[in-house]
Amino acid sequence: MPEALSPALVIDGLVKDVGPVPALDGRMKRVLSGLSLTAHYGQVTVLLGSNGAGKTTTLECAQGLQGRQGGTISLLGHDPEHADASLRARVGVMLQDGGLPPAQRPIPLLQHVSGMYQDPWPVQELVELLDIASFSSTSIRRLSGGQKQRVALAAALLGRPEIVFLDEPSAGLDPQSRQLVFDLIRRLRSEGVAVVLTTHLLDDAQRLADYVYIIDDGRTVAEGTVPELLSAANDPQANRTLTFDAPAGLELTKVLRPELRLQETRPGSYQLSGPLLPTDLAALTSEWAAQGVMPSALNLAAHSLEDVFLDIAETAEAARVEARQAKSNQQGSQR
Ligand SMILES: Nc1ncnc2c1ncn2[C@@H]1O[C@H](COP(=O)(O)OP(=O)(O)OP(=O)(O)O)[C@@H](O)[C@H]1O
Repeated sequence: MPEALSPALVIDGLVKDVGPVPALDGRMKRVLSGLSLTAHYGQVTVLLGSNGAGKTTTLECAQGLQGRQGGTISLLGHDPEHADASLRARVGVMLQDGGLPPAQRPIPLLQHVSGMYQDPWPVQELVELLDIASFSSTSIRRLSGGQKQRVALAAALLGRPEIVFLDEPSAGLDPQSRQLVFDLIRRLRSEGVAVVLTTHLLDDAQRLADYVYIIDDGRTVAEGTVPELLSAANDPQANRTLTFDAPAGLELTKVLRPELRLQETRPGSYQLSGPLLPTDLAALTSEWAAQGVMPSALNLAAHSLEDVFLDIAETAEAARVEARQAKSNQQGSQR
C-alpha cells in the first residue's frame, strides 16, 4: 500500500470555469472558486452539497477529466492533468452516468475490463459482493439504475485502485443494494484505499464519512468529521426545534423570547424553533400548567447533519445576497 503519511489527493484553490454559457450572453461561468480538500488513504472523504454545488466538477478535475483555470491538484503525487496510463491504472472511477457499454452483459464486461489489469480483483468475488449474478443475463441497457450502479462500482474496483472516486454511489439503490455498496466501501477503507465520494444525501455522509467537506456554490464552506460538524452545531446558541401537539389556537408567544419562532403548522400541531435554552422550556411548561394544557407528541429534535447543512447553506446564501446588494449599491453610487 502507498505511504501512509502523504495524502492520496490534495486539491488547493481549485478554480474552474465552464461555458461559454448562452444564458450569460456567451460568457464563461465560474463553477469552482478556490475549492480545497485533502483525502487520505484508509478514509472515506465525502463531498456533500446540494445539486449544482460543484461536486461532480471537482471529481472530474481531480481525475484529470477536465482542465482547470487555477489551483493545484496532486493525485497520488501527480498532477492529474498530465496523467499517464500508469497513474490512471491506480485510480478507480465511478461516474454518475456510469459510461458502461449498453449492449454488453455485466459479467463478460467485467471479465473484459479485468483483462486490462496485471493483478485484478477476481471478477467472481466482486460479482458476489455486489450481488451481480442475480441480473447477469441482462444487457447493461436493460438494467435498472441501481443495477447499473453496482456494475459500475465493480468495474471501478477491478484494478485494485489506491483511490476511488464514487459520484453519488447510492443513487437509485434499494436498501439491500445500498447495504452491499456501503459494506464494500467500508471494506475498501479498511484495506487502506482512499475513497472520495459525493452525495447530497446527509444520511450517506453520516453513515460513511471519516471526513466531510460541505460544498456550496463552488467553495468549501465547512469541513470536519461528522461529530465535529455536529458538535459545532450543538453549541448552546445553535438552533433546535421543539414540536408538540396541544389544543389549537394556544397563545404562548408572550412567554417566549423574541428570537424564538412558534408556528402552528396545522391546527393543534406546534413547532418552536430557535436557540432554545432550558429556561425557555421552563417558561413554556409553566405556561402550559397555567393554561391547564397537557401537550402530547413532544419532541425536541437533536441536531442532525441535515440541520448543519441547511444552516450553512442558509448562511452562505444570505452572504451572497448581501454581497450582490453591496455591489449593486456601489454601482448605483458610482453612476
Ligand atoms: N459545461 C457546462 N456548462 C454550463 N454549466 C455547467 C457546465 N458544467 C457544469 N456546469 C454547472 O456547474 C455547476 C456545478 O455542477 P456539478 O455537476 O459539478 O454540480 P454537483 O454538485 O455535482 O450537482 P449534482 O448534485 O446535481 O450532481 C452547476 O450549476 C452546473 O449547471
